[in-house]
Amino acid sequence: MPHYSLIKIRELIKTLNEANKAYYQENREIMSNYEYDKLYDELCRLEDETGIILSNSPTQIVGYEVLNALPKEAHDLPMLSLDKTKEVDKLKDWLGSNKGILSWKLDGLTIVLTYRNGKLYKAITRGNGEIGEVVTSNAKVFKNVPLTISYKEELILRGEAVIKYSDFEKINEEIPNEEKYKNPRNLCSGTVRQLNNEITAKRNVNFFAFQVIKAEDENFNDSKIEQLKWLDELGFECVQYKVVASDSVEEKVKEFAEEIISNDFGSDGLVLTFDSISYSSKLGATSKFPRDSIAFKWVDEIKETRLIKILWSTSRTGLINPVAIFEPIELEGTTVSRASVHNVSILEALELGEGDTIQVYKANMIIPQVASNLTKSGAGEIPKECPVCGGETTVKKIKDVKALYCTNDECGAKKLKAFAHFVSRNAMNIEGLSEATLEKFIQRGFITTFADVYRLETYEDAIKDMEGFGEKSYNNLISSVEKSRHIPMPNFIYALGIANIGLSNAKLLCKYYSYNINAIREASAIELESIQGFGKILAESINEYFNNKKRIEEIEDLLQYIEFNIPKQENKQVLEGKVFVITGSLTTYENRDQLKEVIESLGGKVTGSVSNKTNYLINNDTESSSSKNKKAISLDVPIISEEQFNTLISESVE
Ligand SMILES: NC(=O)c1ccc[n+]([C@@H]2O[C@H](COP(=O)([O-])OP(=O)(O)OC[C@H]3O[C@@H](n4cnc5c(N)ncnc54)[C@H](O)[C@@H]3O)[C@@H](O)[C@H]2O)c1
Ligand SMILES: [Zn+2]
Repeated sequence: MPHYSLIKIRELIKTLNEANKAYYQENREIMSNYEYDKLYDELCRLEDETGIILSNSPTQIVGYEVLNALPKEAHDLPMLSLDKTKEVDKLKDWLGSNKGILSWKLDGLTIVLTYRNGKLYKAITRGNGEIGEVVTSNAKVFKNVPLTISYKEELILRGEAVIKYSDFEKINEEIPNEEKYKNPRNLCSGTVRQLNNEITAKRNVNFFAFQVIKAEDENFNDSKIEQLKWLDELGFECVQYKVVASDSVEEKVKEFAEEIISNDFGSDGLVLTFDSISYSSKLGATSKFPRDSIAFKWVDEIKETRLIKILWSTSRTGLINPVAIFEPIELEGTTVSRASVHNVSILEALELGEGDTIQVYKANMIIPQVASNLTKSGAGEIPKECPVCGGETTVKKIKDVKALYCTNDECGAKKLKAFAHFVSRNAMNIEGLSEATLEKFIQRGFITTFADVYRLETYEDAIKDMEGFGEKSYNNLISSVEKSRHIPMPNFIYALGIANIGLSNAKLLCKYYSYNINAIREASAIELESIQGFGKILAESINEYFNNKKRIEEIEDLLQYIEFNIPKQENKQVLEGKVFVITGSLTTYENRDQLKEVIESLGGKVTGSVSNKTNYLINNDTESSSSKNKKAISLDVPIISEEQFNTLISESVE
């Protein structure tokens, strides 16, 4: 009969390998990192104690395959994991008398970039360390990756693709409920591995370089710090780092820990590496870790507290999320009293009930999470009624995840949130209608449909009598309501709050239908799906929205108040996304401003100096050796005359 420890080892391997598969292949997390690391440490301990190490143990190999539709490619140099410690003392010992570089361990997706002849040639994800996925077209639309650099030999570097916390919130809002991401890391991983890079482009992926792998003819004085500085000069953004020696490590770790609060990028710890390139390469690697670097993991400050209740919170889309409300505790310097439990499946797994003793920590030192439930009194009841409208709820199960929804179309939460969205800046842009005011207007019955916003004058006296409202604020409100009647169509479509339609999708939609609102309203799902960047879910959600009988009437009602500003030269936006720099004297245009106007009216942009974002430098003296010309030549930016510019636009307009 197998020894108890062996049974436990097998069990841990199975669980961890399942978690790995979800994490690396499917951008999903079936457990928190906290839990994963705890089980992993337990496996290490058991393997140590028994001397039994099974071949499929995740402590030995990265045990998952890369499995999706993206093309694969083997890495020239395997991408290993990092040895880890939670103790500053261990960092000190490890560094010894060497000079070190301490940087954020960014929590995103690692990417290897290769440049040839000064051009971004390919981008590959870390994948399973041996084989990665080719994501070159996605990397080209990262926010800050230079497409062209002045260095012409082969350059290979590694860095982390990450999405900001602040962008994460916004982007997740536009993603269908059943596909929402739990944290910026999942979102980034899902984003970088899109088959359609238009989606990637919209999601603000940042890339921070942390290691040069190949730049053979450069001499860096045997220093990785010099390598990072060199990358910086080439136009890369590097990970933020601090130079350390063993007697300053502790202080620098502290500084990072303080800075993390204001850091908009997730970081699951720090990385310490030797500065010396030659010493690092002499050390080599174990089968799993390089010997020149070590990760420092944040010791999650974890505290026990008592669960007061589960609060169910309904969102604009009708998704009802469980939030754990507990007795306030201090964590990493702030007071915390609530943590999202994400969905019904997680709530059930934690068996959370009122009065339970729970352990709470902050993931990556920022986001409060319930780590475990010590008393497990059993999951309380899932509400049958929406906490806001009392409407019937339903649990839907999609891809193994159960989530709760309000089924009532008239739900107040959906309504308040829908109105708040309707008046928001990128939507109808109506100032003076805060959520609090909207709530009062809804309660008093002043507004039940969007069109009612344009009939608020009916309630003039009642509104002026409301607390906090006077003659002046009333007049301001009415004039900004009036102003909002003239609006570009994409903002209007966005304002309607169709599930999954953000402003950028609304723009694509309007363009596709040449700003014909009726054509948009009548479009079939199949036709909508053929729009570049639109998927089935999006197409169906638009089609469903405009086919609801009650809504058809509401929109008719609303449209009588709206006048669209149709862009004049719509089908002539031939310079869309193109960036120009103008220099020297002009002949066919009166002055630079006039040329600038033409470029902008065709969707292009004019900037003052040549950079790797410039598409054309306009200079009638194409041969001159002005500094702008020189810069353009070094960056491979074409220099064109006014005449060539005119040909360019006349050809493309046809
Ligand atoms: N929740 C889950 O189900 C689950 C499953 C698997 C793994 N995980 C998490 O992932 C961790 C293991 O991940 P791993 O082995 O992929 O990576 P790791 O934690 O060993 O980190 C190594 C990687 O960090 C990256 N990195 C980021 N910033 C860096 C910098 N400044 N310098 C150098 N490298 C930098 C590099 O790509 C490097 O390969 C676990 O500890 C766990 O927290 C969670
Ligand atoms: Zn409801």
